[in-house]
Amino acid sequence: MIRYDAFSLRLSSPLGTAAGRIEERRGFVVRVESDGHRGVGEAAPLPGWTESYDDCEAALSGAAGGSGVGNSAITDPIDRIDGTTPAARHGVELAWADARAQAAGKSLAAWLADGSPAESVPVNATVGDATVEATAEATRAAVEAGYEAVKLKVGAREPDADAARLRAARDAAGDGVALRADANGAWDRPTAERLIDLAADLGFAYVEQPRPASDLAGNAAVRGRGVDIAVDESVATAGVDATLAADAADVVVCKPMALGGPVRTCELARRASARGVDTVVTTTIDGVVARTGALHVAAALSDVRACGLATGGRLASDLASDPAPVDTGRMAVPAGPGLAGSFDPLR
Ligand SMILES: O=C(O)CCC(=O)c1ccccc1C(=O)O
Ligand SMILES: [Mg+2]
Repeated sequence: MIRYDAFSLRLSSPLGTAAGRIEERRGFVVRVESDGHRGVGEAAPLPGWTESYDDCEAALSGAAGGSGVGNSAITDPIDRIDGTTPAARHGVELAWADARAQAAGKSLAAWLADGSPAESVPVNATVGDATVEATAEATRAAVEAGYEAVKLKVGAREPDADAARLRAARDAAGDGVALRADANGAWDRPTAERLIDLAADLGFAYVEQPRPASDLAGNAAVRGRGVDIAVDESVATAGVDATLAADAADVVVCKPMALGGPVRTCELARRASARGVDTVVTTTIDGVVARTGALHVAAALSDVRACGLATGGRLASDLASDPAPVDTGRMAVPAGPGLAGSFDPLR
């Protein structure tokens, strides 16, 4: 049995990026029943990253029409959703994995992990595009709240302005904090080189997607300048294998919503680890079901750096109460079976 119900969540704190402002998230809560266990998932398409809302709904409708979710293997319904609709696949795969982990009496993280999962995951604060002063203020507030990693969205304004923001963030954060800058593919080669060199001087931990997603060689070419390069859009569009083959990154950013689900994300992240490439797991500013799923994925993996999961605070309202609020820059993984959120009233 698969059911899906539409939702729409407004952001109280919209996220400004080089690729536009995210102000609202629409999607579907997905419910499956497998061997008497009720699993919950979430399909929240984000155009530019996944299929459109309409294509997501069509894929869910196709999956729901079939015979039901299998028991020990990913069967029919999930397989009927192809790689062109990763958010729909994520919703069904997450719900199925939640039910199977419950059946195994394990947390989703333990069910996904090779060995013992982490009990908590360090997370970064996310600072959207903003003025120099507002960037410094948001960075200071994040450090005061206990975050040891802060990611700045860059690439939406002139390079000089972003350069001033990088400096202001380092001044506000002090030395011990891991700073990151995410250009969402907006920079041309000279701008990328200039701002990457500045980020290296300022001791940033990495620069994310400096060059466009499809330009794997362009991202590879700006590695080795004294700061790590992470890719995100490249992983979502070209795939992990092509990214690794092109030596395009020191770090791969994995968004379960854009990669088609928690199981698939773990497989891809392990392939990166095997090549010595670290992983960061992030949301696409998801509701609580997908956010909690991404937390379990992060906890199941080794070689993860602070993850981009601290995004629930941007939502004006959520699908259900949060089983894993951020505390002092970390999120504790709920320990009960499956996703382990009561997610009242969703289950
Ligand atoms: O990684 C984070 O800190 C939060 C997630 C985030 O930045 C994001 C959210 C939605 C869409 C794209 C992105 C991105 O990392 O580029
Ligand atoms: Mg990114």
